[in-house]
Amino acid sequence: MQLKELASQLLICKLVGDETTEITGIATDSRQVRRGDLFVCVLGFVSDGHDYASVAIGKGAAALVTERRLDLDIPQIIVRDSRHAMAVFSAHVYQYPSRNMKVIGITGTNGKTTTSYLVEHILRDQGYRTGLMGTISARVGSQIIPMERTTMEASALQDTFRRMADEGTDYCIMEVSSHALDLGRVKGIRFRSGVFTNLSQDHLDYHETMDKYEAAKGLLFSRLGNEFSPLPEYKQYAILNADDPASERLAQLTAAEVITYGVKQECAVKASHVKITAKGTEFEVESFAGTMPMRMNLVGLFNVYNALAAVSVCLAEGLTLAQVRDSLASMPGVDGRMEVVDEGQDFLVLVDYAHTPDGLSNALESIREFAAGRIRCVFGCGGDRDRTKRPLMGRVAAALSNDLYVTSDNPRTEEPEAILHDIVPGIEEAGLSREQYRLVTERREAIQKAIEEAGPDDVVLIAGKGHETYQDIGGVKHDFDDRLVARAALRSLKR
Ligand SMILES: CC(=O)N[C@H]1[C@@H](OP(=O)(O)OP(=O)(O)OC[C@H]2O[C@@H](n3ccc(=O)[nH]c3=O)[C@H](O)[C@@H]2O)O[C@H](CO)[C@@H](O)[C@@H]1O[C@H](C)C(=O)N[C@@H](C)C(=O)N[C@H](CCC(=O)O)C(=O)O
Ligand SMILES: Nc1ncnc2c1ncn2[C@@H]1O[C@H](COP(=O)(O)OP(=O)(O)OP(=O)(O)O)[C@@H](O)[C@H]1O
Ligand SMILES: N[C@H](CCC[C@H](N)C(=O)O)C(=O)O
Ligand SMILES: [Mg+2]
Repeated sequence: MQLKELASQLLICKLVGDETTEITGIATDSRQVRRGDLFVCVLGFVSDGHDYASVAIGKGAAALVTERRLDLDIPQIIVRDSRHAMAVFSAHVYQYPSRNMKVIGITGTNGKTTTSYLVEHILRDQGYRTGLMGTISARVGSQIIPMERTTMEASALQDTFRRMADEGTDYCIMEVSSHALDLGRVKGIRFRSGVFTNLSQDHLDYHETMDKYEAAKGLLFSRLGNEFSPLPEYKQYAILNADDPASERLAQLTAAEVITYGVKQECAVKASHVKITAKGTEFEVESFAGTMPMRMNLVGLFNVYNALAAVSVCLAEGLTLAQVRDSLASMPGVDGRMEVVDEGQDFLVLVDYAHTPDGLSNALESIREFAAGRIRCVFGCGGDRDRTKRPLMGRVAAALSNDLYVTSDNPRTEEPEAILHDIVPGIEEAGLSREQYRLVTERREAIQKAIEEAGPDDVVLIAGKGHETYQDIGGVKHDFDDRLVARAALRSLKR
């Protein structure tokens, strides 16, 4: 595609240099530039992409998008907002691939990955071709692409959608992070449905206030349904958690048809008679499409919410409750989400990805429903992330467990001990004295201790890292997998 064709997608921009230059792709990270790419210079929070233009040219970039003219011998499109331009140009270069499939976007503080896996599992069971994008990985056909972050930059996103479209994908189910919404990574994507799981504290390092955090989430819904269509394939749905107060405000923002789900409030897809065990959940779904008892292997009330969100998405796609029920029953569980580590021991070891106060509270509350012995919680808080959530996680963990092993969870560039000390005030606020909890900086050691000290019928919850396979210390990722470490600790007990 010629540069001038791209430039014509914006009313206000200036093209300098050879306007017939051919562009074959788009990149915004100099380390990922391929020959023929248009390199988009973004002014970031840490560095300025304009400073990497020469590196990008060295790697074969054919032209640049800039916010100011650079003194370099290469064609440039000078724009007001290069993040916006990146979204517009990427959609155009990759020929609007989200129009070739139905994109289900899932946002919310907790439950996005789980809900996306549930939706994908149910739709795939019906014979649809599905693609997935989120925290754990992206899946295009049978190819699995590891993910650095939950939602990619616009250029990578559109490229991935293109590949999905070429594979004949019917549905792409994607997690949409608040950062992505705020930074315009998902501008230009046509969503079929937007799903809201819940809103609680996280990421205040980035959004600063809960209002701004909610406003970022709201962008998914304010863009939905603005055009009505008589064709079923162009209808759009906002699927909202009726039991979360933010949903009422999100409903105000959207022009799409709203489908509410929940357990407490009146809503369109409601679960009742909920039964939670260590093996799974049972509940009855009452909906506009009928009533049906369901069961699944996923543990905890919060997973009933995730299931209801998935049921709502699938009912909007015309599936019957019976089809959804059968697929839910065969859902195996999600990597690193309440994942059981079993070496034949007489207590339960669970690895979970709870890394927010609400996530941790939900995970522990669920365990309390079935734990016969003591609840031992191994957890920490990420470095270079929302510091205000640290004491809150401490308080929740102290209130809902019997024994605490406070440890490291990706300290990144922060001092690991300092993070642990930020958690302590919350623990003490919950009434625990210094003798009643342990600070164990080394995560391996914390897991080992919790497992060694566990008695029959106890539950050891190892929270925060879930599927992650590394521990980021000082910006260096060391191999670390809670499941493998727990397994090794369990085996060491037998010797
Ligand atoms: C706040 C945020 O999302 N920041 C992301 C963003 O950074 P930024 O725009 O400030 O960019 P920067 O690092 O200052 O660099 C400026 C520009 O120079 C470019 N650059 C930079 C270095 C280089 O060698 N070459 C180069 O071209 C960068 O690609 C960028 O375009 O763009 C960078 C490049 O793509 C990302 O690495 C960076 O992710 C940071 C590290 C991050 O941790 N983001 C997290 C918070 C995040 O996005 N999380 C969400 C939510 C997770 C959840 O739901 O829990 C997610 O979607 O994953
Ligand atoms: N609906 C929910 N409500 C509250 N907590 C939940 C919910 N679903 C999952 N959790 C908790 O949050 C953890 C993370 O779940 P999941 O990975 O599905 O969320 P996510 O929104 O994708 O997280 P991230 O923002 O890190 O990608 C789980 O391990 C569980 O402890
Ligand atoms: N998507 C979340 C993951 C946090 C996981 C936890 N292990 C940590 O590193 O803080 C984030 O980027 O805040
Ligand atoms: Mg996720």
